[in-house]
Amino acid sequence: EYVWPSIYDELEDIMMLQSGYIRKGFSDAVSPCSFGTNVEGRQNAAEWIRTAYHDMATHDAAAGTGGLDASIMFELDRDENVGSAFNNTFGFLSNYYSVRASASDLVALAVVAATNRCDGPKVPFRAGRIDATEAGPLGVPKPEEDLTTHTNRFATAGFNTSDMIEMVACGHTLGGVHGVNFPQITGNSSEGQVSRFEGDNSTSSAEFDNVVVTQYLNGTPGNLLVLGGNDTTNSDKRVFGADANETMNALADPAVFQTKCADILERMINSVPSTVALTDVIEPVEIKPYVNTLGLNSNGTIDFGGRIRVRTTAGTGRNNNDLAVHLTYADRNGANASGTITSTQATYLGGTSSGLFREVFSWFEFATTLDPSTGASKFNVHVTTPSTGVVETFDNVGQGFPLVDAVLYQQPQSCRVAGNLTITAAVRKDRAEEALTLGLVHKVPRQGVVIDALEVRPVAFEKTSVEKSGYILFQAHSSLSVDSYSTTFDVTLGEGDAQSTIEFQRTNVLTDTCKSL
Ligand code: HEM
Repeated sequence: EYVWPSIYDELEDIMMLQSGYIRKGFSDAVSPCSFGTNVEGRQNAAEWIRTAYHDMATHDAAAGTGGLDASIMFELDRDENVGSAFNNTFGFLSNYYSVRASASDLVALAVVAATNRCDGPKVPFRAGRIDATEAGPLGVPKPEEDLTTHTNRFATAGFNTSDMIEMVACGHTLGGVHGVNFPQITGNSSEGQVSRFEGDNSTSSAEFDNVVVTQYLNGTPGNLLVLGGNDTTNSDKRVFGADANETMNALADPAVFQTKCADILERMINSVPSTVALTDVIEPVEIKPYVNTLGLNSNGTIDFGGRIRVRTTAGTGRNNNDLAVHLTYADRNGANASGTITSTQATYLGGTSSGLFREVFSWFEFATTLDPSTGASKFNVHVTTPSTGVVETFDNVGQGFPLVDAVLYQQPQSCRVAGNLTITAAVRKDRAEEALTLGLVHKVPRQGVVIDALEVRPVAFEKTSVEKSGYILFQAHSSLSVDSYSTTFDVTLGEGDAQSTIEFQRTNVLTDTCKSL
């Protein structure tokens, strides 16, 4: 069961906030399915799925090595990984990459998003993939290789003959063969030339459908890996026919195609090294709080503000036009505080966001002040349907949504002036002698690799002379290279069980002035 906060909240956001009031826009690059960032011949959705496959292809299931680990970003000088698709994919994904979203999880999510935006089946998404730090073994299938080589390669990765047929058919429903990459197959090496698997005059290649199957069974021209002029490179012909068409005949039923593709693509993205433990399937969170502000203000009280995201997808029984949200909270010692914190339904862009799989969410904004002498430790969220008076209470699996008030992040007192970062935190006096550390993530560029390495470098905070409302201000200073101007950090107070952490804060919201309190 979901408990807030989760280190996978960021990935859930990337999945669920595609458009509207708050948006991550991850699927922008695959909407519509044919979209190719206005580069002739390019189709981002196809590139994303091909990238995931090439990364996974060298998985060794028995040895527990390789698989979806983003090792492909180190393998782009190989002729088995020809084309700009991989760097284009990582170039886009790098916008979402962080300590909370590994490149390999993003590649997996890219398959889920591309399939969804191409009207394909829902591919369940699990998180937890760990990125490789170097290249893996060779062995991505090439079209000129024979069937035994391909069958063996898939078998090593844990896929039998019909799995192989399904995976290739499900991949080759999008995109095609590009002249710049395979002129020997298309017979035309010009920039932007593409021979789509499902035929050049059809919109089918921008739709997750089974035309690639029916056209193979009917002998309809289109796929140059089936009916290409040189039989040596007709790898789809050999693969599709590997079990005397038994699998392809089954895939000729559109519903079967969708079901089988959901299953085989899920298995493809879940082929990971044995050292990786994937999470449960990431499902949309019903009620998700976003605390944007919890810090001392100049009046000496604590500003507490943020948003509550309420799932209003069809079937939830919640109606965006008939909802109200308020919070109740407990003080530092766990005693219920009197009064409630009201919220206002957001209005910008309708106050709603939508995500993959037709998920819809309504947003409520709150901003209040708390008494620093009593503080806050947790809150509950109450969702009311005004027309009926029915109230649903969400208490985060019985424990309340936790708040940390022993250490407060003072964003207005933090700043970045060129490469000099200052982070200010307020520590409650009773804990002011404990260690306070800034865990700053540095982005370290790697030669020839689009995705930077991430290194957390701790910095000790220093006490300042400023005190207010029972808190003492501390500051941490660090230099940042240009690559790391937009990065993330944690602030950790104390050790062990008594540790209090403010997690995953972003530097990109900082101004160049550290205000005084
Ligand atoms: C025997 C195995 C396979 C071989 C030999 C093979 C071969 C190829 C070749 C030669 C291309 C043309 C690439 C280009 O010109 O840029 C291609 C494209 C593509 N492949 Fe495969 N493939 C195989 C399996 C798969 C699998 C399992 C998937 C995914 C599930 C997949 C997904 C794609 C996609 C989406 C494209 C289109 C890329 C684009 O239009 O940019 N392939 N494949």
